[in-house]
Amino acid sequence: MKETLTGSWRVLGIAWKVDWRKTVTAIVLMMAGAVAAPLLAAFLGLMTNAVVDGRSGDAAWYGVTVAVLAIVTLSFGNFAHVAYFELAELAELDFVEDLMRLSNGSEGIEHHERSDYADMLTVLGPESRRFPNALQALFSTFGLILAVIFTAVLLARLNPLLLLLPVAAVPPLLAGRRAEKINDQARTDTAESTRIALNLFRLASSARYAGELRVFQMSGELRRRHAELWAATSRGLWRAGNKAALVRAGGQMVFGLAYMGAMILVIREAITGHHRVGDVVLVISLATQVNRQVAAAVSLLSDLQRMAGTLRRMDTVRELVAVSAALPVDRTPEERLTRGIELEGVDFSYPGTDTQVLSDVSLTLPAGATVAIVGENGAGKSTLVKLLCGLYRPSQGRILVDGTDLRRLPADQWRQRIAAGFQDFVRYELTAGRTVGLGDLPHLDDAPAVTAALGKAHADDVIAQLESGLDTQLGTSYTEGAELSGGQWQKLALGRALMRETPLLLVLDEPTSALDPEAEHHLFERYAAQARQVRETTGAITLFVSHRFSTVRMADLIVVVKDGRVVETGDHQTLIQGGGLYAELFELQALAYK
Ligand SMILES: Nc1ncnc2c1ncn2[C@@H]1O[C@H](COP(=O)(O)OP(=O)(O)OP(=O)(O)O)[C@@H](O)[C@H]1O
Repeated sequence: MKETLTGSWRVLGIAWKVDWRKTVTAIVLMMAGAVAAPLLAAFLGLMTNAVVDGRSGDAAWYGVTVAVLAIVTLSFGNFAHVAYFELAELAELDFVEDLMRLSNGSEGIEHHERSDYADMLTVLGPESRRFPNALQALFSTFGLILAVIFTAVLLARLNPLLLLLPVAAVPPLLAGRRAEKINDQARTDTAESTRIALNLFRLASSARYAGELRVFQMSGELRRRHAELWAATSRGLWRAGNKAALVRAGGQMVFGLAYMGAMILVIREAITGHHRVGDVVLVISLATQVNRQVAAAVSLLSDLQRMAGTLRRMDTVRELVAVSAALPVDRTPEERLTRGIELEGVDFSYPGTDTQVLSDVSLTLPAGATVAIVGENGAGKSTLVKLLCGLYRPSQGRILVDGTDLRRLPADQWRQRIAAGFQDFVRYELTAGRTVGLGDLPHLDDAPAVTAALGKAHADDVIAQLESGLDTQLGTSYTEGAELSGGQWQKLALGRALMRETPLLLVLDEPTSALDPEAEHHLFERYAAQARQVRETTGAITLFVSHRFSTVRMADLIVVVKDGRVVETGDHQTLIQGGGLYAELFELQALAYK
């Protein structure tokens, strides 16, 4: 009950924050509409007695009042609906934005590894659309409380025993609460199968994967798995739904018996002359209303309880996303690097796993150097890059930027000084210019800056082939959108990575894997030359991951990673002379190209 109450209070707070005037209007209208119903019953009783007594003037006035109250009962709810519906839309937007902020605006990305986080999101997405129900429930509850008080007073005046009628409304309420708990648990229990089924649906309906799915003839298998998971979800929800319905019916039965008792009591008292006909009409009318009030309360309570559950899940998401600061965040990145970046005894395991992906990595990336990381698939190269970008924190050890622990730099300020091109880059379906300009948001629409970045990335040819150049809309989501090849998308992503002009760290994690080796070689040749030129001004470190040794050999420093450990460091010449893993891998690739 406490959760429902605090949840309701928070829903009210959200509505107030969104638009307090509309909140007040909706509450007043709902309360007026709700109070009009028991008043209508009272005037109906008075009118009946006036008719029986032959007081035609009074009867007419009571009749007019009954009509006005009927109009108020029927119409005020509709006006309130207009007010809270708009509120609900705004509240939903507020909620969804909060969710997006939590999911993508947080410091690290550890939470994306957690299945419990993914399950929460699966439930929260659709639940955010229940704001209209929650607000309607909340505002109706205010009206309902008033209506119940009025009804109780009217009943007590006739016979205090009739007060048992509203009391009998408690079991259905409790049953309704229990039923909603059963449904809520079922939603949590089925979240994983729902999430996987939704992923399979996305896989099966995405244009990007259509070719591979056809070749491997996976469509039937995907459908089978999707159907199996969906059936499991439906079975879980259906069973819970049935159980909840039985619990609710039990509660309603108690009220039904009380309703019957009240009727018998009043009719007997009318027959023995203790009450008048108008009183019987009043009780019949009020009892029907109490019945409706009970049904409404059960559904209102379940809506409020459901929204309280949604807000609780949101709090859990907030906790999962929060990174507890081990050190005070009290430094800012320097304008230029003088010493460089040092890793001291860094260990790392991905959240929720026991496997150590990086072990005791100690390394110095000197300011101004071009550094290549090489190693076999799964060696830990990308993980190292992600740690340097501050996307994850080391489990042990530390990363120092010019002697300052990376954890002491505000994440957003550090990212501002990073430029990056990732292996799994995003295909932003914007205009070609903006797809590149995104790399430095203040210069999103700065055509000369975008053109310069494209030049550095050797990607001018992609733009030249597009009908409207930088203004060409990209992506198949748009009717007129141009679709690019994998390599063309990658070139634009590389241009995006080169938008920031004064980064302290430029990370290129296989951003050229879709380019041919020669193109990659030329690109890095140019890039390394440029990096050497600008190193004097910012001391920027260029860090790249590549499997192509023709590119790697150009680096000032080559770091060889094996099974999460740094096994060799040095320049090409030193490593070849050392005759270790690097020399072996280099030889293998050279042989393959002969
Ligand atoms: N998000 C993740 N959650 C759990 N384990 C992960 C995750 N990403 C990578 N790993 C594991 O960490 C190890 C290192 O992965 P990483 O991507 O750093 O390798 P890599 O050297 O960049 O490989 P590649 O050359 O194939 O890109 C692998 O064993 C991989 O299975």
